[in-house]
Parts: sequence; structure tokens; C-alpha cells
Amino acid sequence: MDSQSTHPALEPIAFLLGRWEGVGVGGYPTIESFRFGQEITFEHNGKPFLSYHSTTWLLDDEGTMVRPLATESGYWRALPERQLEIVLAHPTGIVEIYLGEVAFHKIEMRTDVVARTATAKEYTAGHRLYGLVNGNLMYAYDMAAEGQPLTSHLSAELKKVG
Ligand code: HEM
Repeated sequence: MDSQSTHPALEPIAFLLGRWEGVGVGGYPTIESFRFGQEITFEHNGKPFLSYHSTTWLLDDEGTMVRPLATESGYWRALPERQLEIVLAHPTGIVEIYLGEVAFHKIEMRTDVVARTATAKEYTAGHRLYGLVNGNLMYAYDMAAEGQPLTSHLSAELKKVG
């Protein structure tokens, strides 16, 4: 539906639109660190939100795909004054609502609400920083989970591929 013109409210985050692919590193005090590949798509249908979808896969030392890792989907809603409301769903039984702010090509967001199913891991908060650097989408993600305070879980750099 990208043939529609973007809603004016999307202007501050229109730079996200399209398909991004790249690699990142992950870790946490409770797990082994790992390298992963990621594809993210942002689409719009003319309304004031972006549809967001991310898939990731584990990479071995040679950069070969080993198996799927996390996937997440949701909506990035653009509000006046460069404010954002982001709703994300995870197949691990977690849903998150983030409040965010856009400053030029930088987006910072923090969870306002997290809900979990009875079997989900103990996850209580997230903080994400996205930025466009030399045309690439870079982000860093910190989370509070499994008794740890907000601590780095992921960072990645993605190139625009569509
Ligand atoms: C790009 C996306 C992500 C990747 C590649 C990724 C990868 C991983 C991997 C490989 C592990 C360790 C093994 C496992 O449990 O599968 C892990 C653990 C975990 N991840 Fe992620 N993750 C991602 C996003 C997220 C997000 C968005 C959340 C929270 C909503 C999250 C929460 C957790 C938690 C709670 C653990 C468990 C830590 C523990 O067991 O001590 N991850 N992640």
C-alpha cells in the first residue's frame, strides 16, 4: 500500500519507511552473547501510523543463518509534537506499549506498559534508541528482565534494501 501518499503526521518518521536488513549482536547477563541477522519492514496505508514487522535469525561465526530467533510486530502511531505511541506484540507472550519522541533522525522510546502471559519470561521494561547514521538504521535495545535492571540486550545496524 506504499503507493498512497504518507499522512502528514508521519513526516517525522517517514525516513523509516521501507525494508531494512543487517546484522547485530545480542547478550544479557543471564545468557551467552550471539550474532544475529535481522529484517525490518515499515509500511503505511495513508493513515497516521506505520505497520512494523521484524524477523531475526541466529548467525554462526561464518555469518551463516542457523535458526530463527525473535520476531515482533506492531504499529508506530505518530502524534503531534513529534510524539509516538508504539504497540508491539511478541510470540513469547509479551505485549509492550512504548512512548517515544522523535528528534530529527533519532527516536527514543521507553515502555509505558508491559503485559505478559502466565508462561512468559519475567520482562518488565524496555528502552530503545533508533537513529539514522550515514543512511543506515542503527538501534540499541535495553531491557529489564529475569531480575536484572535495564541492561543492554541488542544492538544492530541495518541497511535500506527496499
Ligand atoms: C531482535 C530481537 C531479539 C533477538 C535476536 C533476541 C534474542 C535472544 C536470545 C538468543 C536469547 C537467549 C536464548 C533464548 O531465550 O532464546 C534471548 C533471551 C531473552 N530475550 Fe531476547 N531477543 C530479541 C528481542 C527481545 C525482546 C523484544 C524482548 C522483550 C520483549 C526479549 C526478551 C528476552 C528475554 C526475557 C530473554 C530471556 C533471558 C533469560 O532467560 O535470562 N528479547 N533473546
